[in-house]
Amino acid sequence: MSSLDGGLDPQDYGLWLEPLQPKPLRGNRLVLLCPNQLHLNTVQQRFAPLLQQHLAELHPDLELVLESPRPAARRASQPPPPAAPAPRQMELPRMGALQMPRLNQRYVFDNFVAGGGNEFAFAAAKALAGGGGLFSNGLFLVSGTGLGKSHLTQAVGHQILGYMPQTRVAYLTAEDFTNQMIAAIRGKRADQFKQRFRTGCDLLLLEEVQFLAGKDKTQDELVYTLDALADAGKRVVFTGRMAPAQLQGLAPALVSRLADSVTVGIEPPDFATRVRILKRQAAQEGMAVPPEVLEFLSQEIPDDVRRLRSALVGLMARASLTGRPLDLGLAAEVLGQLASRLRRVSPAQIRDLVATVYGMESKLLTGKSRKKAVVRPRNLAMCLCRRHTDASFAAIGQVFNRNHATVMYGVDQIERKLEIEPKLAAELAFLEQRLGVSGG
Ligand SMILES: Nc1ncnc2c1ncn2[C@@H]1O[C@H](COP(=O)(O)OP(=O)(O)OP(=O)(O)O)[C@@H](O)[C@H]1O
Repeated sequence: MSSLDGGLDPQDYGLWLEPLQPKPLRGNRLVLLCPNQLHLNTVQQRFAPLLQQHLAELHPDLELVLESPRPAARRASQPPPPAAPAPRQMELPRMGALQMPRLNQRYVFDNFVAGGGNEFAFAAAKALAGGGGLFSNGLFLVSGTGLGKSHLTQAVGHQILGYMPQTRVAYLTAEDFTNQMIAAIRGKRADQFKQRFRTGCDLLLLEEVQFLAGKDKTQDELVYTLDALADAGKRVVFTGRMAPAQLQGLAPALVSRLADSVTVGIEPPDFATRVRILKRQAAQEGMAVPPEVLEFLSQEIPDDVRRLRSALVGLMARASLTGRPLDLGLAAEVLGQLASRLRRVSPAQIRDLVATVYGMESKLLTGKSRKKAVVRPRNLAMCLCRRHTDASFAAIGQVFNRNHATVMYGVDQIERKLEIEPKLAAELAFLEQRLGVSGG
């Protein structure tokens, strides 16, 4: 487990991964024991793919299983249960098992709270799944991070599988599609790959289409695939950070196929909807959370449902592990650090500091230059604004003289490259240190 430390937010590592206890190996099953059910749910939702990937790299032959402790022993006066209870465990899908779509069981329509900001997307996804009212076989969901694109996409898959279990569903990201295509070509299985998507699939759920930018061969293959699916009347859901026409680096042929779908944006949910999301979550975890705490969290975290939900999970865990009451005091304490950090620097300060560090004038960052030597610091600065201020993409855009979609794209470019370019990560860390916001 310690080999994961350093790659993760230290708070996340300490709170969620450090407490996991490996049990003695049973065959090829590596069982990690979580302290309680709440912990299990969180690790399953947030960290399972990372753990799986890590294990697959170190020990590809091992299967990962997460467990929480067995229910507490009954009192002597109670009759024994009919059979020894099976440990409550969630089997994780094996790496590389591609036959069944790997859908998150929680991502169903019933668990999605529809309201101001996401109502239309919810209705459109339901219409596509239910087969009526969308007037198209394709849906393209567009939003920033953590607003429900994956949830709604997978809900379409669940619903269709619910009434047509034989449906062949392909659920994957554009990156997976690209990697699978490359592997198939290398392994001389290109025809198999083509058939799998063109004729072997009834429902295609393709996430993060922006990844295809500049990947001409993959785009060509996807165009053929989409034509074959359209001819056969199959349904398709795409997700992306921007609408098809705004995505840079896509061939006109692909943009035109994507634009055949109904494009729907998901905006951050309004305050009342955020409170309802938290209320539902608390009820599902069986925790009584005072309304003022739910309102406080909803006020503090307005534009990312993933962060909103994980703040509540963090609070519930802290209360249940420390025995402290789950009240406004605890909530303010947990969020206080974050909030003060968010308000300490402004986008303009970040822009000017980055310009100074790179030895250029700020107006170069706000100007038209597309030279690499300017684009990189500009994107880094926009990424820092996103991470360390609460400014929206549009507000950051004003500071850099760019529109909201360009900022989104620039930030996305950096976030993607960070994982594969240690030099870039070091540059970002250095800038954070200069800004006085490192460690968060
Ligand atoms: N309206 C909602 N009701 C309930 N849960 C929601 C809602 N919107 C988002 N969520 C939850 O927020 C989390 C993030 O959602 P999801 O992963 O679908 O976002 P996303 O837009 O795909 O993000 P990303 O672009 O970062 O992949 C999930 O746990 C999801 O269930």
